[in-house]
Amino acid sequence: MSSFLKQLNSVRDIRTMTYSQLQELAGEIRREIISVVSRNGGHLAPNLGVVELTLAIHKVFNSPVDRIVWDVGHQSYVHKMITGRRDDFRTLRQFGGISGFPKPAESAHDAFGAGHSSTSISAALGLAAARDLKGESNAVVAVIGDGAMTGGMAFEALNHAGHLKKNMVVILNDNEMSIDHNVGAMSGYLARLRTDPMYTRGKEDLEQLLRKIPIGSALLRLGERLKDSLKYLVVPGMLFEELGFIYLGPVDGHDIKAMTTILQQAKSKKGPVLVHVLTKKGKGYRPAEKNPDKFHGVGAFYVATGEVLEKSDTPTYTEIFGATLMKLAHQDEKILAITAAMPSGTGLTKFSRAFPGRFFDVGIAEQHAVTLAAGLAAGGYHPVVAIYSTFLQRAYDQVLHDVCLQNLPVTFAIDRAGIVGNDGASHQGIFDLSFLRPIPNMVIMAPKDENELQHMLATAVYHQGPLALRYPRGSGTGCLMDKEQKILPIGKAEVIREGTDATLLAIGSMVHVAEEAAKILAARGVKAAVINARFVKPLDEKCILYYAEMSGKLFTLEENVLQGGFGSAVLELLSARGRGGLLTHQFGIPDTFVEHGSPELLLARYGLTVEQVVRVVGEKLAKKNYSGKLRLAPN
Ligand SMILES: Cc1ncc(C[n+]2csc(CCOP(=O)(O)OP(=O)(O)O)c2C)c(N)n1
Ligand SMILES: CC(=O)[C@@H](O)[C@H](O)COP(=O)(O)O
Ligand SMILES: [Mg+2]
Repeated sequence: MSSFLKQLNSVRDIRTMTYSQLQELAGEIRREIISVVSRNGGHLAPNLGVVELTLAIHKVFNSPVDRIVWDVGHQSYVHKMITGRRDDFRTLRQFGGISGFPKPAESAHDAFGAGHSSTSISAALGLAAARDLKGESNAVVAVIGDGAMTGGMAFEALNHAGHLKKNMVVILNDNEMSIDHNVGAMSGYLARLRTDPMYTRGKEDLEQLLRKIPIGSALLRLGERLKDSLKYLVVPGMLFEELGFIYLGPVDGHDIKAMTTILQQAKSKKGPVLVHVLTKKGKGYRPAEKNPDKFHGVGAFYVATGEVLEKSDTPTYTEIFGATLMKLAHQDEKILAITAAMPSGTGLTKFSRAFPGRFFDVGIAEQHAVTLAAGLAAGGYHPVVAIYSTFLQRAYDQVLHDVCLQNLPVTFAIDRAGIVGNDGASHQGIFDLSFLRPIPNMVIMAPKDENELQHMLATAVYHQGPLALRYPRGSGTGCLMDKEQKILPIGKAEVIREGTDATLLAIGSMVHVAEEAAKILAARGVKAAVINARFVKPLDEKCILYYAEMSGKLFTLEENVLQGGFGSAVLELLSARGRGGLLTHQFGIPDTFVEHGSPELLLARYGLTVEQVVRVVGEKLAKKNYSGKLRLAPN
């Protein structure tokens, strides 16, 4: 580690450093971030873009007394390094190491936890209101990106903050990028603020100019209105000003001195202030500057070339989803695709190019995405909302009230379902089965492999109601792919292996685990049936009851929390049919937030590996005095 960074004992040191020292420190921080992220993976480009901004913030504001709230929090690495986590930084995103997102439990400098987008202004306003209630005087700062600013919550919070008039500073980090290119009218407005000289003239100059416009008494009202109109034309940041914010900027986000000056100004103002900062995503690392989307979040890579280290030849579930949707869309023009700011993450980039008129990127606006889909469905189309499991949480009422209550044909292609790994607690997709299952009209399915995914997607887009299809992050199983997609019967499970000693009833990614476990059990003389449930809702009741009763021992396996999930659904079924006395065991995630770490490690931690399933099944079957076995004929 080089010198300034090494000597940094406390964040207070930032305040005494000269601008040229800070500039050198910025270079050292960049090198350290590139080095650690090249090994551990992480959000490289967002962090390289905010090095100088973060130093300027900590030069002006006195954290942790002053409260700094990072939106999404994927750009908080510099903040972490200079607020006491420099030496732990090499453990970034590793199990037991520091998180890739702000975590109050990790440091008092992390004023508010995050991971999901567009929460910072609400949280900062809450902190500001709490401060005032307590009669304290610290500053509160929200740092929000131009992508996060497209989220509805950000607008709700601006609206409320402009009304409450609390002292707070919102720093808008505008790099013209979300993960992919930023979209929407707000993005267009920011572009005009950046580039149109009329917008960027000194605000004081303009107000002086306006004051000089003579207004005779007869023309007073007209004159005032004319002034207002002129103000709209020429005052920078008028939109924010109208919402009750003082707008400052735009300022070069790589010029520490310029930012320090403007942040000091912002700090001294009364009421809410918005500082518009212009940064370059990926700044200082050529591959990331060239491809900020690829280096937004990246796995381990070669620093010299930017080439990603671990490349799998097996296509990902995401890729299979994207390719299949393209095929289906060629056959049926009613099929549309929607993403909330994740076209590449959800595999829709090719679709967006092939069918630009049938593709909607709504920005980071999951609620709007779902209700937009409901509207399109009501208008006669079949929209596919491609969304990460964790982000669908944002749109719960829209799924319930706008889609399911009206029984509209919308497919939810739920990517990143299950454990996602190093992004950690905010991003694990382990709740969707539980939160979707209680909603009437919803069909829920999960494929055992990528071949089944293509059939399920075909099934989904021809289903005349809401349907959720969940699949995991990363590579598929490498199975053979059928040439044509088949329509699967709704609510029908697949019997993969017969066996009378126990039944392993699995869903999605856990089917493969059940199959492997059954092979090992067979070698030990235990004959376990393996059922691929395919559907969480509706369950294949006949099949489940038959196999459960035949073996008398039913094991469910799912990559979801146990509370309210697949296993719960099966237990409800057994109880409703008076079969509550069978031996049952549920494999799944316990009632906890799953921290960051590699998926393999986390699955093992929660007992979801082949070996652990074999062990637990063996132990349960070895239990003496168990007499739950009943034999019924299938009907
Ligand atoms: C609710 C929600 N939806 C989607 C995401 C995924 N996501 C993370 S960062 C990001 C882009 C954020 O863009 P911006 O705020 O401009 O930050 P930048 O990366 O450009 O610094 C997106 C879409 C998320 N974290 N939360
Ligand atoms: C910060 C954020 O929410 C995204 O960048 C997320 O980390 C992407 O995850 P994937 O790597 O699974 O696409
Ligand atoms: Mg951005």
